[in-house]
Amino acid sequence: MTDTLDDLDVEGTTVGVRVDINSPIDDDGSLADDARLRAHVDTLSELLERGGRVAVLAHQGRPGGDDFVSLEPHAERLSTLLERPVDYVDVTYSSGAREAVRNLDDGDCIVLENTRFYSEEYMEFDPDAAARTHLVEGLAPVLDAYVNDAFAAAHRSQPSLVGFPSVLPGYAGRVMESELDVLGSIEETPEPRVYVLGGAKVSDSIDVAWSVLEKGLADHVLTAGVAGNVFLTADGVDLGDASTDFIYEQGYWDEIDRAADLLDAYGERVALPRDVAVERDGERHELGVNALPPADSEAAMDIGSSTLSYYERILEGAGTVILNGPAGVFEEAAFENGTRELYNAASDVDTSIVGGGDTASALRSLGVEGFSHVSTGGGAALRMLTAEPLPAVTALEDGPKHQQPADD
Ligand SMILES: Nc1ncnc2c1ncn2[C@@H]1O[C@H](COP(=O)(O)OP(=O)(O)OP(=O)(O)O)[C@@H](O)[C@H]1O
Ligand SMILES: O=C(O)[C@H](O)COP(=O)(O)O
Repeated sequence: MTDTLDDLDVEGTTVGVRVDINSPIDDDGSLADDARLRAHVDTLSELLERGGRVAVLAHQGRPGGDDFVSLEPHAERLSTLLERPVDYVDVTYSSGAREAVRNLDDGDCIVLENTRFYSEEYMEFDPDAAARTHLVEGLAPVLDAYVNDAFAAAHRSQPSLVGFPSVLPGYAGRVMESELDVLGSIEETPEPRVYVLGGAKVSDSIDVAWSVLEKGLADHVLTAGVAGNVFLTADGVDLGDASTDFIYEQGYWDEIDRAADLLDAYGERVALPRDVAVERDGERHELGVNALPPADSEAAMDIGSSTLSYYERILEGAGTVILNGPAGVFEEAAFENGTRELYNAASDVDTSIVGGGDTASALRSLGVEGFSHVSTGGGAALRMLTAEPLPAVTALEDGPKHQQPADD
């Protein structure tokens, strides 16, 4: 178990708070969506109201990406959400950053610059090595405590996630605490347990499917999205050139063999789509798998209605459903039906848990509600849902193993 904010004597304490506010960015560099910032408001407000001195640490994007930008807009938005001034500091661990942290008063909040502007932060380290990085050696001397609220990044073993808790007392923030509560007890959720794996990250879906089937966590795995198309292909269905080329282009050809092996080993627990939707004459048109391949170059863009009825029957008997990834190209009106109806059916299951960035945005845009838990994490949630440890959580649990670096 990790300590939480309930265990931290906050007043007058200078706290480094790692959040995950990695967000979609518009062409002009502004925030396109602030859902992840909103998620951390409770943790930050609580720390500030209890008299903490808060230095926020976070990453945005990956080097080379269009969304690899400064955290200045994030600081501005946090200031609005927290209803108090939040200063942006354009450095992360240099003497200027230390100075800004030393100048904090009780109830003050600053946002330090994107941790990934420093190359160390997109490399993976074990906690001992992470404790010796420039980021941790530079900033830890002016912090009294470290709070990790960045559940969505907890599957990364990067210095801001595993280095600070190696040298400072570490605590889980409120987002981290609630994610760990729900996702950490997956083995105790009611059975039968159904995993719905859709979306486009086929390798991740197949990893999860193997893991939950091998461990006996899943009674059924329902496949949809690109993952469903890969499983159909592995089962010998010819989806036609468009879908097959797409699988090639995405580099998922090897996944067809892995999916076939999984069907050999656990086929009776893996459900495949019975029909798919394609675009014909500008409209949605459904084809049973026996009618495949489709004419011309029609791609399978969604699951069809007989798949939905089949999956809905399985979900009716479920005690727990865990979903990741949309069932089709929900961004196009003609192909949103599978995602909307499948997720609607899943929301009626007693315990319904959803993970994934695009999944959460699909649910918002389709107006589907009523889940027991919508996780802030994609990759991190998936890893927990297979009952695998997360490096950042392990580092918090292990506690400090090294001396706090000295202030200059
Ligand atoms: N049949 C399909 N053909 C092509 N793309 C599809 C199909 N079904 C779903 N998709 C696409 O999958 C994308 C989302 O997949 P993804 O695996 O990234 O989900 P996610 O919820 O964001 O998970 P994570 O947070 O782990 O990334 C959407 O953009 C959607 O259009
Ligand atoms: O968006 C995410 O999944 C997290 O912020 C982690 O980002 P990363 O995949 O770039 O490490």
